[in-house]
Amino acid sequence: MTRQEIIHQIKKKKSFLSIGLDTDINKIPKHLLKYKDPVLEFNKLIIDATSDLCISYKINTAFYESRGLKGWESLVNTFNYLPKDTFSIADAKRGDIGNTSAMYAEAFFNPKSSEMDFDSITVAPYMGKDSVKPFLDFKDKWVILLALTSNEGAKDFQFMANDDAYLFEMVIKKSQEWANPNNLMYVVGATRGEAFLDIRKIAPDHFLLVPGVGAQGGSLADVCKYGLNKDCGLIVNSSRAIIYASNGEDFANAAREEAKKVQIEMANELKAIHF
Ligand SMILES: O=c1ccn([C@@H]2O[C@H](COP(=O)(O)O)[C@@H](O)[C@H]2O)c(=O)[nH]1
Repeated sequence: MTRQEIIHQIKKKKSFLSIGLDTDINKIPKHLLKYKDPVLEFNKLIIDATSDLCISYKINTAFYESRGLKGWESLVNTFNYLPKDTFSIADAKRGDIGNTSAMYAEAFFNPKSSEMDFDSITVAPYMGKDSVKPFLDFKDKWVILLALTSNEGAKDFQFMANDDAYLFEMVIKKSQEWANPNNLMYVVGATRGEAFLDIRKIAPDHFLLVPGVGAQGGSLADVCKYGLNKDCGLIVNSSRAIIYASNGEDFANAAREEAKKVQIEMANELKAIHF
């Protein structure tokens, strides 16, 4: 999906919400366990109930990989159920020496090898240019580079500094030598509201993938105040707060209600940039 298509979907749906399909088989409603693939069944019902309210689905691959072959099947079948007008994110946090990264890229970007054709993948920047480039070599695909993450441990390395900049700022500046706002986004946690101001000084045009609203308590209002740009420039993800809004038979409706609340807040924020 191109940048223009993402912007078009944001305008059409008045939403920049990504719903995280972090589907844990131990947390889904018990009545689904009778199905051959309970995780797939859960995901399908969540997707059916929410696809008009969000522009993206983020699949955190850990929840699938942890279940071995069955989990991988749920992953492939969930990917193939995603509506084509939504931006698909493989939240796999990959990155390795070049030839290995190339294999990771095949796994998520080449449907002939893997039956999956995600629009984007999250990548860890630690190993540098040659670890990121194999993902960028795929036409019309996006790398979403970890920059300033939402977790407590972000402080351990990401706020280390030299005289000029924090490490996460160096990641943002350096990576702009490898790619551009049409194929590169950054992960910035919603728990870092105030940091968006400085990040926008060095990445004014890039889309930011923002996890951390909902269960982690990040503020959507702060993220918007400091992070919105003229093209919106934000894809804000919420996983647990939406998909586990209820653990009863009404779970899909409850997920819709939660997603609707976020979408209404987003529609309001979008008025500020005349979307
Ligand atoms: O900095 C980061 C990077 C990734 N994540 C991922 O986003 C979702 C958040 O889930 P919630 O349930 O909405 O908290 C999850 O897949 C994380 O692995 C993040 O939270 N922070």
